[in-house]
Amino acid sequence: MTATATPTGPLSSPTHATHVAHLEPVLTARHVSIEYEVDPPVRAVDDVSLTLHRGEILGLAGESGCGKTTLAYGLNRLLKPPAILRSGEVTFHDANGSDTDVVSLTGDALRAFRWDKVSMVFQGAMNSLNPVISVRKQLGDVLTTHRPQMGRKERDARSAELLELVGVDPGRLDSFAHELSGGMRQRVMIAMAMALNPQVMIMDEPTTALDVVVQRGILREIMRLRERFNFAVVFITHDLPLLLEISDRIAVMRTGRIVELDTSASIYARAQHPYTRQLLNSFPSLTGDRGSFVRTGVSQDAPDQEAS
Ligand SMILES: Nc1ncnc2c1ncn2[C@@H]1O[C@H](COP(=O)(O)OP(=O)(O)OP(=O)(O)O)[C@@H](O)[C@H]1O
Repeated sequence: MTATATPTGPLSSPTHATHVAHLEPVLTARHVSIEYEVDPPVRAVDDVSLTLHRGEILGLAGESGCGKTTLAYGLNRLLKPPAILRSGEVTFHDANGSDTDVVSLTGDALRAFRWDKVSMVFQGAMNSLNPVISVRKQLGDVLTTHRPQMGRKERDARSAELLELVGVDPGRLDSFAHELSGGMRQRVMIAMAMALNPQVMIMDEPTTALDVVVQRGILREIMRLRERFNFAVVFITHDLPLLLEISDRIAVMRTGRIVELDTSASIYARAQHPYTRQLLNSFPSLTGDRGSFVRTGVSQDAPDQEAS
């Protein structure tokens, strides 16, 4: 499979072209426009083209209301009325060599695609664990639905393994949401999203509601897991400095369009679009060792610091 050139539109540097030249695409969006059919209609995503590459972390930045979540839902076929995909193509390039036209998927094929190939950690996910069902049952349900051939023992073993992967003591399998801290709940949601070994994970503001120490622990975990399993991540947040730390590339979105798409290094060193520069300047400080803090993972804020 050959890498598709990033289409014209957003500002990019020559470094970006070199960076993506040899990468393999895993998800491609072409000219995607999404509207909310309200009166008057809201064009939340306007002619967006984007290529996500295998194993990369692509940050999607932009202020509240610019269309990040709507685009993410469009990529994963999660749009519900009044949202409608007006035009465009979304193609998933499976590691097995086949391409899937995501827009035309229906029924079982769509359900399988959603958690198996592309999974999502939703905005406010840590509050979306079912309060009356144990962690074991919630992880087990994903496996029962998508891997019906798995026996109970195997499901339990996989659930314990998943918790371990995200830094939660498997002893927590029988806990309920209210017995877990916010950070632990968020880690469980990430475990759920990883349950079927997806090739893409879309994370919508996964750490926004958490305090900085817990947030950092989770970000490092995501980066480690990505290294290990080579899934690609679309990481959505309004926090551009945070994206500079964790992303390989960043797409800056404004009023439904991607205005700049570049490597994090280029955006940090010489953002081209005035809006990107405005976003960078709207955060208090980009100096200090915040970047190396997450990337090196030297300081170990163990998940147990998040105990409830
Ligand atoms: N159900 C809806 N009906 C009408 N308009 C909507 C609906 N949901 C979102 N919108 C509009 O679509 C645009 C994009 O919203 P979206 O939630 O995708 O932005 P966002 O960048 O993810 O914002 P946030 O960070 O606040 O979640 C906004 O103008 C929003 O008001």
